[in-house]
Amino acid sequence: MNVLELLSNEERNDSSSWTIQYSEARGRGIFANKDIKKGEIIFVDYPLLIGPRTGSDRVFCIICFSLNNIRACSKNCGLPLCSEACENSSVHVSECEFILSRSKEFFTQIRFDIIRSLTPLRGLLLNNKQIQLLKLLKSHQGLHHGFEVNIAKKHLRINDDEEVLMHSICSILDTNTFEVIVGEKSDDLSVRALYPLSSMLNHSCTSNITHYFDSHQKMIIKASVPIRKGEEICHSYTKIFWGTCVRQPYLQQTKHFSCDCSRCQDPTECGSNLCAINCFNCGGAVLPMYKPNVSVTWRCVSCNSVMPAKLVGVVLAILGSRLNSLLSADPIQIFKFMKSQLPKYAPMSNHVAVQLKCRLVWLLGYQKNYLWNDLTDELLREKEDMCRELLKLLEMLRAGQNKMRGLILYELYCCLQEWNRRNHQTGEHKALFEEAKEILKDDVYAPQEIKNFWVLNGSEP
Ligand SMILES: C[S@@+](CC[C@H](N)C(=O)[O-])C[C@H]1O[C@@H](n2cnc3c(N)ncnc32)[C@H](O)[C@@H]1O
Repeated sequence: MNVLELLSNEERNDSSSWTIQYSEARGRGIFANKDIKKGEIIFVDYPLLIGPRTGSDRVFCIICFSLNNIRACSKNCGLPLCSEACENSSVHVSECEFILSRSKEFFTQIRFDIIRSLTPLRGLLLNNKQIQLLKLLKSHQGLHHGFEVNIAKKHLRINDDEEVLMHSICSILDTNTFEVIVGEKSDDLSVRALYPLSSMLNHSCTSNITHYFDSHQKMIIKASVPIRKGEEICHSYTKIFWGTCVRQPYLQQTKHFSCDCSRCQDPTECGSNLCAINCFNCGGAVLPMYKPNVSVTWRCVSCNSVMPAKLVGVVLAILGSRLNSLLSADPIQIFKFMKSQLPKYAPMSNHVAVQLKCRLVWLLGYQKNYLWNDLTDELLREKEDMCRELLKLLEMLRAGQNKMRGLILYELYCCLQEWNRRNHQTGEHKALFEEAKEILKDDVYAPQEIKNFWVLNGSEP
């Protein structure tokens, strides 16, 4: 049996535009059977298994993912729910019965350790056909896969067969899982899910597709650029603005392969210089030279000197930790870091600066004290400039019509609307909205103004 044979007719889609093929280097992958146009839907996919992420630290209903009216399950399984309807849903009744029949204690309060091990526990409760399908998906061995099993075993009696199956489910989840945005954009709530067809998609750092979800967690895969017949259809397992120095270790540690795509082999990453750090010799840009199976060398493009690995490690660690703390900081703190500290270590092309710019674009106009009315002309200009820079960068990275482009186009449109409101005339904003609307059509994560447009025009978000 292969994956397609185990899917229902609806789940299998009309597969005339693609086929699953095998290669020695990458295993199974999806290839175009015909030329596919930019924006064309390639297939839709339904979740086989969905639930909280391992690091989940938000309290939300584990059935409908609502953030409102949350309370612990009245049967004392420790899981958060929002209503009687969710408590009585068939999915919850079976997981609740399982937890209660195996628990070593009563969970009268919401328990994060039960929430964090819920997704693989749900895997144990799949029917035979679903387990058969799940076991066809790729997984990798590694000590860091399956720590949820130990969390579950602390509180629940899990027998040996279940333990083996749960380990295997965790490894399959780690290799194939998709992050699913389930709330509104402002909530940023996400869960993880396994999609059987999309699990056949191999990775490229220059992906040719974009994906989005509807309100029922159905995933839609669309071409972000024209795809030629015979070309592999690839998804990016990493974030588009991560530099190679972040993508490579992430892919090696979590997905167990080294990417050899053209972006990874080009130290400048299509001229973006996302990994550039300052040369301590001459102040030029030091870039990483990745070659498959050879350790990376960081070399200055101006004076050609090699920067010692230890020094590179220190700079990357400083930048990485500042990025992590600043992602939840106030815009003023982010600007301060970008203007006074970052230039000591890296040029503004560095992916840390890019990710912080992205964060500022999401905050300015929406965060308390930084609402559109609160923004000074200077801050509004900064946001507009950052949107334009990020759009240019996406073009450099050949991202095509991907979701990030749609979201940034919309933010640029909002800046221009705001300039208009302040009596500065701008001409192009309608076209920006039209393009954003087209890219984000039917995406549950789209800004409300775009969703309102679909509702007014009879399309179901
Ligand atoms: C989600 S699966 C993709 C489908 C997989 N090839 C299969 O046969 O089921 C992810 C795994 O595929 C392999 N893979 C994906 N992209 C790759 C790439 N660009 N180069 C090498 N291996 C890749 C890795 O083993 C990775 O952990």
